[in-house]
Amino acid sequence: MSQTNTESTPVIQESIIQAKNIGKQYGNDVILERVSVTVQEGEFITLVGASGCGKSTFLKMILGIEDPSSGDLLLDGKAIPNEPGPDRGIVFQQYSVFPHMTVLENVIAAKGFQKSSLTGYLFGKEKQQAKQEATEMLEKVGLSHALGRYPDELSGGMKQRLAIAQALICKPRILLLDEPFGALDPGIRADMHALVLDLWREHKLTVFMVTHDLKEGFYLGSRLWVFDKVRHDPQAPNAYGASITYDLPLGHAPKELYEEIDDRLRPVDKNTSLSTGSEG
Ligand SMILES: Nc1ncnc2c1ncn2[C@@H]1O[C@H](COP(=O)(O)OP(=O)(O)OP(=O)(O)O)[C@@H](O)[C@H]1O
Repeated sequence: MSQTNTESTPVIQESIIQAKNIGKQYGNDVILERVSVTVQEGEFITLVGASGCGKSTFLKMILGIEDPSSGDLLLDGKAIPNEPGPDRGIVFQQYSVFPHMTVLENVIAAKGFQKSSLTGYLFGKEKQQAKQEATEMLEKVGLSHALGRYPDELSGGMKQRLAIAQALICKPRILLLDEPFGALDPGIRADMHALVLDLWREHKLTVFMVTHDLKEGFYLGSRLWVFDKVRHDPQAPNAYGASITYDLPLGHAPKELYEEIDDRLRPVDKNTSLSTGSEG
């Protein structure tokens, strides 16, 4: 006779990123303070907040090109290495592709820099394999028709697709997106939203995405963070930094919350989108 085990074993989910009371200062300017969060693998975090409040700085700390001034930032429970690694890929708003290389060469080079960080060159079998992987990745991001084109022959949306392919060819676990669609037209942005959501699901990525568009943040994220200052000193505007003032699981977030956050962001950041609803 079979017996059912009614006692459930607790599943301890390892966090991929943990910030323990971190702060960041440049000289006397306090940018971030008291940031404490835990992120599980597979979350899609969107980061919003006023211009200059430290969102990009937070991404740079995860990438490993900036250190926290205080507190601990952990990747898989260990201090984040203070250099970028293949487990973390980034896409910026400004197109960051090599202008003298074709689309295909750009992605092969990104793979090459992962394998051989000095020259980026690959040879023989490795190069053949990289070419095949790059071709497949470019197909996934919808650029298979443009393998031989140079970046200045591409539209803004195509350049961002290329930058995403470059980031993903190294098979990162974490994808950092710093306002990647800020310069794109609304129609193209909608296509890019669909692409990013597909890639997030297919590659089981953990995504951190900075956006100035609250609507985009609500639509794409599984969780949304609002960066804002809790403490202000009018005599010394840089004496205190921003913290995460809202940490919302999305999907079931009520409309009132959207409006509340929109109201908070509006006076300081006029670029923030003011409309509600979802977008495909
Ligand atoms: N290397 C640096 N040295 C000194 N100050 C810096 C440095 N990098 C960033 N800052 C300052 O830190 C603050 C936060 O910058 P950050 O780019 O993180 O803001 P942000 O929230 O991403 O802004 P935006 O939304 O406009 O991109 C800004 O005041 C910026 O001038």
